[in-house]
Amino acid sequence: MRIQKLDSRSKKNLLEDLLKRSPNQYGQYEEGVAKILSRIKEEGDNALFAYTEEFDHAKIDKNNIRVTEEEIREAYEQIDSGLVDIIREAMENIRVYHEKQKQYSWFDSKSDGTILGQKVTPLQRVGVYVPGGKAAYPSSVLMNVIPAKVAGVDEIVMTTPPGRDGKVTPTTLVAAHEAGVDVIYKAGGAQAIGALAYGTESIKRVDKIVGPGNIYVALAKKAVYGHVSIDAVAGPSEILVIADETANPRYVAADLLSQAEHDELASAILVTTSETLAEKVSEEVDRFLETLSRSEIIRKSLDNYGYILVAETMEDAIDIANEIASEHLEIQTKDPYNVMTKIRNAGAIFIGEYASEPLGDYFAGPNHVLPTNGTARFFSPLSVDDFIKKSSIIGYSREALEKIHTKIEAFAEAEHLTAHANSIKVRFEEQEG
Ligand SMILES: NC(=O)c1ccc[n+]([C@@H]2O[C@H](COP(=O)([O-])OP(=O)(O)OC[C@H]3O[C@@H](n4cnc5c(N)ncnc54)[C@H](O)[C@@H]3O)[C@@H](O)[C@H]2O)c1
Ligand SMILES: N[C@H](CO)Cc1c[nH]c[nH+]1
Ligand SMILES: [Zn+2]
Repeated sequence: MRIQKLDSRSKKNLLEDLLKRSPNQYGQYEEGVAKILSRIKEEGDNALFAYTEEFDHAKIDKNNIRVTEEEIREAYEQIDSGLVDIIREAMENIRVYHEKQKQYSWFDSKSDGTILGQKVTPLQRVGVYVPGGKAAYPSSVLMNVIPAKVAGVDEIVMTTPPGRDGKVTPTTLVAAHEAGVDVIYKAGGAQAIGALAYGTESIKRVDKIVGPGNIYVALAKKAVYGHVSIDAVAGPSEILVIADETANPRYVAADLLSQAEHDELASAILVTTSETLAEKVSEEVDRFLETLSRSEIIRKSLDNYGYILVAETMEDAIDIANEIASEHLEIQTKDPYNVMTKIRNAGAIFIGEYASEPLGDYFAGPNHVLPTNGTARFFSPLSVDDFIKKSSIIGYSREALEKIHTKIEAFAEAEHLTAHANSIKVRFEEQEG
């Protein structure tokens, strides 16, 4: 990996490079995605099946688009029962963490009969996109579905791309069944997002689409926003490690590579105050690359978006981390909790050398669907909040309204909205008349 001093020039280059990963930069894909979406809107299933054949090389039609109970049974037979137990344990950790996010309706009442409150209602029908192009993501099934379940969503439908044989990876099916998905459709990419947003003969439209995916998925979600709601756009994975001379270079290298293997567009950045660590991490990266199965993807991702930056001070390292606002931020320094208090922008913060990023991807409990591309400046991890909506409650008695009615009338008249003023006035005209 390239090692550079963190100065204003390298910082500018890095930020410009990272910007290239933004879905907003992908003009060349945008047109294709728009075409896919418009064909899905107009032609429904026919377009969906044609695109599945073109991009996933799978023959899908109305008779096999929906995963059957038989396919789920087969999936259980194909995977190790030990893995089912691991999925169940991970699910429990994720459930317990997300239960703490649950919000409840509340009502405040006063003796004059005023009741103000907030009613929390789960969304009715949610579509979960589970990526499945370059890798299968049963862990993403759990991360999307469990918060929806905790929120109390009525119906959860899932789409994921089929393999060339028209089947979905067994582990993904088992995770979906364990988590309680209601229906699973074999559809991927922008065409699946279009089907969830507009509906087709086979797929009923949903109220919200959540879940990560590649550039086609991310752009499609952005484009259908408004027809349906979406969660934050979670794109190609990112990791930024802040480390000092106390960090273990082997651990740091391994963690950087863990995210680079997701995608050629993934980014892996180390910012360190130690030149020695920088050198050692670079060597460890090369050593690991000899053995890792996805080295081709990793090399491309590191060539494009892999950086080792040597900062003069920890404050400089923290500043650049805040500016990049990485999806994952690891802190491997002698006082990681102190550094953590100075972090403003990051999707998930991993503290200390034993909180390696994949712990969060699979098992610890917090959600791994996180804001990418600097959007951690204003977006949060996927959570139970994504699956609820709130309604305000206002209840007033005559006594309560009488105390303030002239103030509302005056306010409405100041806006020249006399019908508003009248709707208050009319309730008191007998007494005053
Ligand atoms: N941020 C997160 O929480 C998170 C979690 C898991 C995965 N990810 C990211 O999700 C992404 C998964 O990507 P993936 O590709 O493996 O799976 P994917 O399911 O997102 O994409 C595969 C689909 O892309 C479509 N596609 C492929 N080539 C196309 C083309 N030329 N034109 C139009 N459509 C095309 C196909 O329809 C295919 O079904 C990776 O970038 C990974 O880093 C992010
Ligand atoms: N690191 C990914 C989010 O960027 C999530 C994931 C799933 N499986 C492995 N990793
Ligand atoms: Zn990962």
